[in-house]
Formats: sequence, C-alpha cells, structure tokens
Amino acid sequence: MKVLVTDPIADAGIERLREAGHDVETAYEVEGDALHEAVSDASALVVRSGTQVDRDLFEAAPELVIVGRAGIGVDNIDIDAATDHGVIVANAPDGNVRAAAEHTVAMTFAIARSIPQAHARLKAGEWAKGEYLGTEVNNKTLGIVGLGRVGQEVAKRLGNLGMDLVAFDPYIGEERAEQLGAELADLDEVLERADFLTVHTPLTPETEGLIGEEELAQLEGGYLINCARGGVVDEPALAAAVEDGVLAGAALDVFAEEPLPDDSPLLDVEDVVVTPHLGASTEAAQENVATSIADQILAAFAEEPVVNALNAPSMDQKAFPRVKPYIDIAETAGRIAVQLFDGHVNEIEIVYAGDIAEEEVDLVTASALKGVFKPLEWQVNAVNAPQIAEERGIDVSETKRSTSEDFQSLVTVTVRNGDSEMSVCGTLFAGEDPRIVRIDGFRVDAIPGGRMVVSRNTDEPGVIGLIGTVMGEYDINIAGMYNARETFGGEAMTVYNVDQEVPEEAREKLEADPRVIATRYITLTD
Ligand SMILES: NC(=O)C1=CN([C@@H]2O[C@H](COP(=O)(O)OP(=O)(O)OC[C@H]3O[C@@H](n4cnc5c(N)ncnc54)[C@H](O)[C@@H]3O)[C@@H](O)[C@H]2O)C=CC1
Ligand SMILES: O=C(O)C(=O)COP(=O)(O)O
Repeated sequence: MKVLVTDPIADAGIERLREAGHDVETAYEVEGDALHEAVSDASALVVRSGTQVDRDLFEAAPELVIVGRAGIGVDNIDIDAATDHGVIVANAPDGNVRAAAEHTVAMTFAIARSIPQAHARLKAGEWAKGEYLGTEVNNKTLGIVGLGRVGQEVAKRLGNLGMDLVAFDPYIGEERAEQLGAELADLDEVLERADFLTVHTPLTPETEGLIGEEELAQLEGGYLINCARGGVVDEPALAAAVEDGVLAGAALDVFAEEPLPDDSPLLDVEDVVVTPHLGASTEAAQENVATSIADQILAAFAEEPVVNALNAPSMDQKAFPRVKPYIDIAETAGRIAVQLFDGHVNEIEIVYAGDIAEEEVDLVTASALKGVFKPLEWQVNAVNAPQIAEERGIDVSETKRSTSEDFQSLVTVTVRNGDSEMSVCGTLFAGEDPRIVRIDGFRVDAIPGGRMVVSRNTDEPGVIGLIGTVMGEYDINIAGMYNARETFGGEAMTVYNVDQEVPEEAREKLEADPRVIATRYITLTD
C-alpha cells in the first residue's frame, strides 16, 4: 500500500512502514493540485502541523484508509470530512508531551531572563549586562489555561521550581488538579492572579481567541507563554499589549499563520520571544510520534483497532483477539437482517449475550451497522456507520446480557420499523467458525458467506424437492442447506448456500407454488 508523508517525520517511522512491505513516498511542502495528485493513490497519509488536510483532499484520495498525525494537535485536519469519507484520523497523543512541556519551561525562562535578547546583543559585540534585570519564577504564580497532558507536565516542572499554580480548565476534576498542587479557578481569577500565564488548550472553535485584548489587560504586568496554538491568543492584541507595556513580555512557539509572515507585528516587539513551532522538535519526541503513527497505520491496514483513532471506535489491543471474530459475524448478521427485511429501517438493536457481553463492543456495534448499511451506502465502514445512523435518524441501541441460552456468546442484530422487525443471531462454533443460528426466531445452523437463499415454506413433503428442481432448472448449484421448522406441519425456513446468483424469475417461479411463502436471495459477496 502507498503511504504518503507530507511533513518530515523520524526515519524510524518510515522504516517501520517499509519493513512491513509498504511503499512510503515523501512529498514535503506540496499543496493544491500537486498534493491532490500525490494523495490520489495513497492508502495512508502522514502529516504534522504543516499540511492542511481539508475536505477537498479527502475528495481527491479515494483509497485513503487513515490519516496519521505524527503529533497531538489535529486542528489542521477536517475530522468531519474524514468521517464522511470513512477515513480514520489518528494522532500520537503521548510522544511529544514532555518535549512540549520542556519547551514551555525553556520559553518561560527565556522571557523571565531576556535570554534571546541578551544573546543577540552579545553576539553583536555588546556587553549589555546593566540592561537586563530579570524576574525569578520562584514564588511567582503560574496561571495554566488547559490542564491536560502538556499542561500537567508543565505544572509538575514549574511547580517544582517554586511556582504557585492556578489553573483554568472546565473539563478537569478537582482531585487531579489537587494532586498536581494546582488550584482550579475561573479564567478571570487565573488572569488576575497569574504572573506568568501559559496556554495549553487545543485550538477549537471554543478556544479560538480565548485570550484577547480584555484578557491580556487582566494579566497586567505579567508574561504570556503560548506553546499550544496560535489562534488561541489574539496576536495583534498581544503585540500591542507588550509594546505598550501592559504585559512584561511574551514567548510564542505557535502562530495563527505558519510559517509566521515576515510582516507580523509580533516580530517588531523586543519583548516578544519567538521560536518556529519547535515544541515537539526533539529526537525522542519525533521518534515516539513517528513510530506510534506507523504502528497505527499498520493496524488500520490489518483492520485492527487503531489505538488513538479520533473518529472511530477503538479498543484495547489485548482484548482485540477475543472480539475480532464477532466483528465479522456482527457485520454478516446485519447484512442478512437488512436483506431479509421489508421496508425502511428506523431502528437497529444489537444484543450481546454470554462472554462477548463482558467485552468492549463499540467496534462490533459499528461493524453491525456497517453490515446493515452496506446495501444502502456506497462507502460505508466502521468509521462512518455510526454517523450515517445518526444522520438518517436511525435509533441504535446496544444491550448486554450475561447469559446466552445454549451458546457461549451470541450477537443478535435486529432491524426494525414499528412492529415489523427482522433479527439474525450469529455465534462462533469451535473458536472461530461463524454460524447464523437464528433468523427471525427460527433456529437454523447456516454457514454464512457468498450467495444464499432463505425460503419460508409450509412444512410438508416435496417442498425441498421443488426448490432443488427449480434451482437446477436455472443452473444454480446448491452447496449447502439447513432446514428448520417451527412445529411439525407448520411453517419452515430453509437456508441454502448457492454457487450462482438467483434470478428474479427463479424466485417468482418458486413463490408461484402455494407451499412457498416467500424466498429471498441474499448476497454476502462484496
Ligand atoms: N508547540 C508544539 O509543538 C506542541 C503543541 N501542542 C499543542 O498543545 C495542545 C494541548 O495538548 P495536550 O495537553 O496533549 O492536549 P489535552 O487534550 O491532553 O489537553 C488539553 C486540555 O485543554 C482543556 N481545554 C479544552 N478546551 C478548553 C477551554 N475552552 N478552556 C480551558 N481549557 C480547555 C481540556 O480540558 C484539556 O484538559 C495540543 O492540542 C496542541 O495544539 C502539543 C504538542 C506540541
Ligand atoms: O503535536 C503537536 O500538536 C504540535 O504542535 C507539534 O507540531 P509539529 O509536529 O512539530 O508540526
């Protein structure tokens, strides 16, 4: 498979993909048509913050299975568009956290002691010792906006250097903050109390412009550090606040537009220290994120769970082998149920019984939905199936029961519209041998696969013979068969595995016989 890498990543990640037999192509700093051309036959795309992965790109990439972000922030990726196209988006949320936290600490000292400014003067031949009187971080208050992974690592480091910590993060528990020695407060209070304010939120519609002119005024006399995302802080307002002495200084690693344009007002302000988005640029961090993304791409290619998928159900790698066979049987049950159902589906229920009910089943449920939608949607997979259900107003419910009658585990997929429903139960025999064991309440023992015919007929002599004869007339070979009946002489269901497609005419001929109540031709071929 082709893996396209459009931002530089560590060789270790590229090697891991090549060793697995994939073709890795790099195309740095390409955009527009050239990028679309490069991605047109790619099965995976690897990016950092330098590539805009927008809806047009997904349109241009019909083979794409996964976009791997070798890093944390995914604000450059249109995740909704990825989901619409059934493409997994995964990031590497752990690998560069310490690098980003260390850079934040470095930037804090850089502005507190004017290191870049003094360095530049000395390199230019000036011994400006008398002009720099720095600020100690010891005994000062650090305000942290966003106490997630990076924010917490910063809290530990700067807390150990004698800073008091006060944090604003509406989505973090008091207890966790307390463990870190940080006090939680609202944004106003954090701004009023902080001597140094550091930002560690992702860039989202909610955080865009979070720190504007008013907030900077509240931080009066303090320093601002932003190693998160440019758009979180209003840049013109920040440049003005430092220039006018409202703030003592600012240190920025990230910018609303990257690369930072030459005419940015930030570049003209002496006490604004800048680095070109270097937070994650350490050897260790780059190796971590590149190998993590390579592993996730390999998992996606193998249809295994992608551990840090942001738009697809994921699961613990250790549990996956136990759940994997049910992923297939659930899809099959969904496909059969929808093909046997008359009418419009507005409800789908998946019931897990027995051992499988103990497991994480998000992937199995998504797979059952994929099966139900398969005949309806062109490109449906476990990534976009839950969204398709939501968009179409189809209710999806999941039930777990600890007992499962005669089976170790049973997965039942029911499609429904009001009182009318069709349910299909699947299980595994002897480990991994898939079986359909109930269709619409009939106990069957059908091996799912290929082409099948499901017939409902009266339980009387000669019916199976009739079906065999009609199939023969149309040159349809019966490869397997299972007959089930409700009661002696009542209604029976027969499931046939057939080698050829069954034409409508053959079905009509069968249904013309009064003993045949209904027949359905089902295909499980792709
Ligand atoms: N400069 C660089 O090279 C790097 C930058 N980053 C940036 O740092 C960001 C944070 O990374 P992590 O800590 O790993 O993410 P995270 O998801 O672990 O933490 C983000 C925190 O922000 C909080 N948050 C979200 N919206 C908020 C709001 N409106 N107000 C206050 N808090 C809010 C969340 O509750 C969460 O605790 C990334 O999204 C990325 O943009 C990350 C790595 C390197
Ligand atoms: O991981 C992140 O969010 C970062 O900002 C790092 O960005 P980069 O991979 O260096 O372009």
